[in-house]
Amino acid sequence: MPQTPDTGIRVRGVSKTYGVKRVLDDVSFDIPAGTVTGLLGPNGSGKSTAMRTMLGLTIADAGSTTFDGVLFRDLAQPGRTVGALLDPGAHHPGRSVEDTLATAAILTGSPRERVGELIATLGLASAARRRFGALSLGMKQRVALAVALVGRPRHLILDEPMNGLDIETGDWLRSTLVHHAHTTGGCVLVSTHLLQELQTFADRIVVLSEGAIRYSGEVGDLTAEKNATAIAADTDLLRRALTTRGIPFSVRPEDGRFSVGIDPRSLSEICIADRIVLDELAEDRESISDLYRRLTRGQYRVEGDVFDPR
Ligand SMILES: Nc1ncnc2c1ncn2[C@@H]1O[C@H](COP(=O)(O)OP(=O)(O)OP(=O)(O)O)[C@@H](O)[C@H]1O
Repeated sequence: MPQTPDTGIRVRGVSKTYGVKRVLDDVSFDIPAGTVTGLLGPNGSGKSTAMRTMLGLTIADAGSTTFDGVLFRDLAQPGRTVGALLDPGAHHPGRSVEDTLATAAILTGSPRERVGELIATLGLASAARRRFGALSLGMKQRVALAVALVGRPRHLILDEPMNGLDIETGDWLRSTLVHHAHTTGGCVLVSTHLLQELQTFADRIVVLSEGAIRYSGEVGDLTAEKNATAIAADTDLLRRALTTRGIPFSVRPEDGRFSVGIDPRSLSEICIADRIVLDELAEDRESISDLYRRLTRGQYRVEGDVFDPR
């Protein structure tokens, strides 16, 4: 898809603090026109807050988001420009599915026929007259998706849209999102915890941890990433050299082997500059899951045995 400077979604320098907690720290990333971008991060890393600030639902302390060069608040037809699914439960529990969609159609200036169309496409016919509050999680998710799609928006921002969907509906959603982005030039941003799944349909990935961007780029580049593994004669020296340069790394406790987020040549250059002796230096092509774990390590990590009878 041809790019011009003002197409796509651009998030620039967004920060948000709640009390003393910095939830987003100078977050910047692009969703180029015609791409699906996955937003990944552990629980509480700031994904939903980032999406909410993009839409002006949470006011950021600093920074901005533009849609084809325009701030959300300045969009002439916001409902036609950006469709969002943030909280699938956030619809009136007493309203029927049909009325929920009809209200969304009015708010986005969409024709009434769009409601019937979405009810059919999303398999909601048997639930059309049921109260939203009485639906199962998966059916609520389908309704929330229909609401996001009602205005035929150019861009989509979807917070964990696969949650609760059955396999067939999940497949339909993935192919619909890819088709939309690749054929219309719109942008799709999807947050999920399903890393392997994202690898099958996203063009780009943004990794958030503790409110900061740890990676932003093509899915292909991520899987092809070449990292270095090394064993240093003096572990503390290498640890210090990497820490002061802000280079992510982990150390295997059993043998002190470093896994470093740069290629072997760059690591070798650092070691020469800092006069660090290496006993071993090798290339380690890591999987997307390994990289993700390394980038987000430490934030709300779960460990230990909760069934320990002690
Ligand atoms: N309105 C709020 N007031 C205070 N703290 C908030 C508020 N909204 C979010 N937070 C905090 O901001 C941090 C990020 O939350 P957020 O919901 O954005 O994370 P997330 O990555 O979407 O998490 P999850 O994967 O669990 O949905 C959390 O520590 C959360 O408690």
